[in-house]
Amino acid sequence: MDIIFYHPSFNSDYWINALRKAMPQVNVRAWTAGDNAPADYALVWHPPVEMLKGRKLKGVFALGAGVDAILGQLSANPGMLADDIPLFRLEDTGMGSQMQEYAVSQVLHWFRRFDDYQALKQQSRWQQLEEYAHGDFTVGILGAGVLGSKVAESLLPWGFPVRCWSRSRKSLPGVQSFAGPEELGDFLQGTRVLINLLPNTPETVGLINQSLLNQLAEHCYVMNLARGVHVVEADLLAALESGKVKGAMLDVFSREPLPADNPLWAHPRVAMTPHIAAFTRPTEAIEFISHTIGKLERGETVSGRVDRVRGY
Ligand SMILES: NC(=O)C1=CN([C@@H]2O[C@H](COP(=O)(O)OP(=O)(O)OC[C@H]3O[C@@H](n4cnc5c(N)ncnc54)[C@H](O)[C@@H]3O)[C@@H](O)[C@H]2O)C=CC1
Ligand SMILES: O=C(O)C(=O)CO
Repeated sequence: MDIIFYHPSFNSDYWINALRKAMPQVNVRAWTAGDNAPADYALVWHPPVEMLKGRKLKGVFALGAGVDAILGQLSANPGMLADDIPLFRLEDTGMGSQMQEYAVSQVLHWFRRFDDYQALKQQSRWQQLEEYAHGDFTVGILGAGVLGSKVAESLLPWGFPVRCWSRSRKSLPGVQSFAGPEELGDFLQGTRVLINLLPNTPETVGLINQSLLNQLAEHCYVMNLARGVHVVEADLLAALESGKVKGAMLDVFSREPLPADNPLWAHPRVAMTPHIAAFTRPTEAIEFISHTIGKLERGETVSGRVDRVRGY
């Protein structure tokens, strides 16, 4: 069996060696321009069109959780990947615990009013503020898939009411589940901290806009861990200005790197990180990929297959 590998920024030698160790019976090679030799599987992130075009592969693995970029490439380049070649993505592979750390630390930061105390410190003011109550700090998670469910689970032990919104109803112990567009309004009402973990699809682009923000609790907080295109930045800035949104923590942006003149940089109540909420971890990713390939080869059912029509 032959596997080709391409990632624009990962250390290919490291990955190839680790893949060979995990699957000693497989020939793994880094794909380079002009390589048209046959392969069974391709492991990719932002692959050049020519790497996949015309290949008869058994499967393609995206080296991340989100497949918006590769699906965008496929629709812009008809014939890049035949419709019957399955596309897989990474499910959790260590990203779940990274998302949990990110979300829990930031929710606690807001809940303990460290943002307010930081602002008081700037004015050299010693002032004790009233405590927030857990019951007034409902956390709502948009997208209750692999990562959203893990984030929901991690917030429960802290005593926050936790709810989620997804396409279909979920049964996560202790988490109130809302489903579909008809229940979005009820989900938003009373949500104090909104965490976004939706995939980027035509249905979710621009979802976090003025109308959605208006339905959240007063003095709410917004955390975007999914994709920048979900948030209408001008609407978020307006909601910050009006005080409806008290603070935002953003990991992803509609343009990355975020241009230097973007007003989010300078906003005192916006914190940000450069798309680092969850990294692809080689050991866990390779374990998932080798396990999935093993099952595919044995004709067994696997998870992680992307629905190319649905978009995630
Ligand atoms: N900032 C970062 O470093 C990272 C960001 N991500 C982002 O996180 C996203 C989520 O990842 P996973 O949890 O693995 O995805 P997933 O596919 O397991 O979960 C997606 C969830 O969104 C829901 N959903 C999708 N479309 C919907 C709609 N129209 N209405 C209501 N609910 C809808 C689904 O029902 C599901 O619950 C990825 O697509 C990626 O964009 C992933 C990894 C790292
Ligand atoms: O895996 C993903 O989708 C990511 O965004 C990683 O940065």
